[in-house]
Amino acid sequence: MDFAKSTVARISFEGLKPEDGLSNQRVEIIVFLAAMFILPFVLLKLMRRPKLKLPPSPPAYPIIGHLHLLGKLPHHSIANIAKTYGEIYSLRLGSVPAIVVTTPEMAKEFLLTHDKIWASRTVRDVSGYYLSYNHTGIAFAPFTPVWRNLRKICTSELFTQKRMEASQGVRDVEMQCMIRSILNDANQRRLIDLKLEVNALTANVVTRMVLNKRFMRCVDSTAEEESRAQQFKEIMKDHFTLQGIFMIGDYIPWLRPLDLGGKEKRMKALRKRLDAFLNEILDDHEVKRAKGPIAEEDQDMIDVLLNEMHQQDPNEPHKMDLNNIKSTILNMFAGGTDTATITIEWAMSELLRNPPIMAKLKAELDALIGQDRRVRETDVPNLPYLQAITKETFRLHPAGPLLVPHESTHDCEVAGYRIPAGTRLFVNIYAIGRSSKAWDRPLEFDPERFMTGPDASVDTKGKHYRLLPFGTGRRGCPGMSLGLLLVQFTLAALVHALDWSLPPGMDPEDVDMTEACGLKVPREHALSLNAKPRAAAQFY
Ligand code: HEM
Repeated sequence: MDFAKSTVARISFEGLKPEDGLSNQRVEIIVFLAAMFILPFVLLKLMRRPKLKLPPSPPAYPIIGHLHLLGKLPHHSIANIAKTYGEIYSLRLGSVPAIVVTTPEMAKEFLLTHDKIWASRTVRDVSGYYLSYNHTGIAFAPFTPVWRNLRKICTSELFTQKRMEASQGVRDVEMQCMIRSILNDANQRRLIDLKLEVNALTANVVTRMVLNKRFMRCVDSTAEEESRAQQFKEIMKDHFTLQGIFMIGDYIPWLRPLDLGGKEKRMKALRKRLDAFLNEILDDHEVKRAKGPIAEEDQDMIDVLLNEMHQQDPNEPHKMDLNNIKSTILNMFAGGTDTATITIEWAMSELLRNPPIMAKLKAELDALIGQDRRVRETDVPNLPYLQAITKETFRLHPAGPLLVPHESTHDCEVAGYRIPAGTRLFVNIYAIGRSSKAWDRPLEFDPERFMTGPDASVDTKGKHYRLLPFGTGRRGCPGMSLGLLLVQFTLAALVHALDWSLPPGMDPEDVDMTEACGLKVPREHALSLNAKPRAAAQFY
């Protein structure tokens, strides 16, 4: 080897005098000896370090792993498994590794201490591919710069206090529509299907905020508007059904080509209808944009997202595109309407099962508002018992009992275990809400707990790991303020304007509380009720 030409030689010899070379050599020898001394200690320490393992796990079957343990209501089944395997345990769902946590302390470890590692989502599920534009929308996108950008736009542009205040009129008008529609049925002595009514309200509020259109209860609409509304209702019904459906191919990928039950085929067909529908909406918005700048107060969420897309730096490597926008629109519909409707339905079920609580809420509303005007959104902060009822509903009936599953991007050490990258995380907020370690008399619906005593300071905003209906941290719900307001305002209006009762022959303890299955957990059976107008009903 020609030593003088080697890199090491160049570093050592170039520009140095002979005596510098000597002192350099001495330094190298000292470094070498020191390394020889230290290296064995480092190696020994590494070898002595306990090898971390996965959290405990129930016995698994080949191929399916623990899939058979999930049952019809996974949040119940995995809460039961926790009784044997503790607050953190691992599962293998087919080929998908998963971790389940069921205490506030563990929720904090994952969603606060190690939040960044667990802020991603899976990109393997078939429904996310077809129905969420290959996981490009805010709710199902993995933890990438594009998602971070979408999230930033959401918090700094879409869900600001200013925008919430500007859309107050929309919610007020829609609330009046809902109460009038209920009165219409009540006057004809028809039972009220609460879900139908509330769903029309929440869907109209969200679609008006997202794309400045209402699709439900279109009384004075043209034939074209009516047909679009009908199309929207059908598409969203299929979307909600198929998005939450269990797909065996998500867990055992070699079964995917068989498309058992033809679900993938249905998703493919729905994707086409969805795309055509969303393209029409986006085209309308582009035509409006082309006519000139739109005043800030007149911009809906799609206008804001299109502005952001058109104003991007062309050299930006992680640009937002039309798929990100379409997918995010769908996420807003799915995230915003169902969740609030489910919560309101559960709250009303509890109020009908507990007449003294209903009476106390009515008294609070009458004391603040009286019977000679309608409820306003701005009344909500002055109704502490209403807020306590909402918290108690979220505690016992979280709309998303396992949040939206997170996924890890790196290996993570938690509670003495080592969990590999690519693991799915289920935080069982349903089990936390019903845990006797976290709550006194956990199965009792008792809003008083949030009025006085140690739980009075607990809120739902993500700082109290005992109560996380909106999740928390990087992936926490960006629509929390809107969701909370929708639930509280609607409950207030329903109870203030109407007297509710169960159908003849049914007692409070007969109210069926069976849950339906899915990622979100609504009532299994419709809540059909009698309603009679109170004096304030005339103001709607
Ligand atoms: C009572 C009403 C609501 C409840 C209970 C609720 C609950 C949740 C939960 C549990 C998550 C998942 C958090 C996690 O993965 O850690 C979530 C995410 C999300 N929610 Fe909500 N939500 C509600 C209302 C809304 C509304 C009104 C909107 C918008 C119109 C909305 C939009 C979203 C979006 C876009 C995400 C995904 C965020 C992300 O992955 O970065 N939600 N919500």
